Amino acid sequence: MSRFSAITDNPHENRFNNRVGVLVTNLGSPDAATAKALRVYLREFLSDPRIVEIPRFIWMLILHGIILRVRPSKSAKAYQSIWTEQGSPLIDITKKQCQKLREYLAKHNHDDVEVVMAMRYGNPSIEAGLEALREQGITKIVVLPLYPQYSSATTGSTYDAISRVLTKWRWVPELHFVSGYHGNAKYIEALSNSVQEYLDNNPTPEKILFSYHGTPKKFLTDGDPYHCFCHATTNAVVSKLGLDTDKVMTTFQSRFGRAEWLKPYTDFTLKELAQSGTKHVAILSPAFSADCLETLEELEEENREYFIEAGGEQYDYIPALNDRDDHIVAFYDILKSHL
Ligand SMILES: C=CC1=C(C)c2cc3[nH]c(cc4nc(cc5[nH]c(cc1n2)c(C)c5CCC(=O)O)C(CCC(=O)O)=C4C)c(C)c3C=C
Ligand SMILES: [Fe+2]
Ligand SMILES: [Fe+2]
Repeated sequence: MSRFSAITDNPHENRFNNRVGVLVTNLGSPDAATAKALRVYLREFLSDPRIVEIPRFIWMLILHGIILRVRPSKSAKAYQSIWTEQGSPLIDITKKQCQKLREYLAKHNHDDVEVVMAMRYGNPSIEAGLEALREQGITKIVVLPLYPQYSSATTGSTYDAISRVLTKWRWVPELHFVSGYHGNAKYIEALSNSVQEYLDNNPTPEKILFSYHGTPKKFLTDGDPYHCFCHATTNAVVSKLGLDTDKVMTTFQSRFGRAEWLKPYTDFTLKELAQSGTKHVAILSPAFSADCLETLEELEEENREYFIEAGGEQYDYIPALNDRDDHIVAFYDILKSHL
């Protein structure tokens, strides 16, 4: 058997073509909202050296000795609260985004572009996604990780997974990799539209929180640009909508472990705001291109409770951009120079 894999039937005939394949990726979810499925998912996720950067040997002892014994059942309960008949919201929404992107491409003279979805952890895997494109004879691939703000932990890790698969291929495709799009005008427009629609239909909140998924603070001091890209995203929306900067805050959520993460923390901020008399907040989470556990459970349920218990009265979550039409337009705008 050859060390490198390839499609070997009719290699000189027109099985290979000039079509472009788009691999749309996101983080991924467990296969089911059960402790068993979560153990499998969290083992893959938390073994990624881009996610946890502490020395391997020590981390493997902690991961296998403690975390994978305790966390799966706790996380399974959280997933159960957001699971639907379609399964994981993140995966279901990504499927819808891909379908709408296909339709949009077809309407704009790109009906030959193949769009395939893949997840960094769990299923459908990056390997299966790349394989599906190769099977169709596609030799030019654009990878679009749906993380607007680049981070080593997310986009960087997706790149690792793609290259790991391609090291096993005989014919490495022409590869385009979207490293981030927080500065894309159409993305900022879609995000701004979502905020403006909220403002048009609700009493004006006293504060608007832009709450991004956090990372350990050390990622920032070691050179990860994510923190700056989050602030740049907030600033772009603030200036596009002419929002009062005193009413807007950028915060970070979803801490994991004991180390210091990016601050200010969303949950602490909400408690402090409520305790100091703020009654009405709106919150959005621009790092998530699709609603997922971190928005539907952590923001919609857990953080709402913190705010209300501390004396707040109205807590409005502005949904992720999901399959909004203007979000799909942004995807097209990001992709078009690669097609
Ligand atoms: C352990 C460290 C983690 C880092 C660093 C991290 C960065 C990071 N994650 C996202 C996006 C998502 N994370 C999601 C879930 C999730 N994240 C972590 C840990 C880290 N994330 C865990 C352990 C989990 C799983 C759930 C749990 O057990 O708490 C999700 C949701 C997935 C879903 O199925 O809905 C997303 C999306 C970003 C953008 C990011 C850094 C920039
Ligand atoms: Fe995460
Ligand atoms: Fe910064």
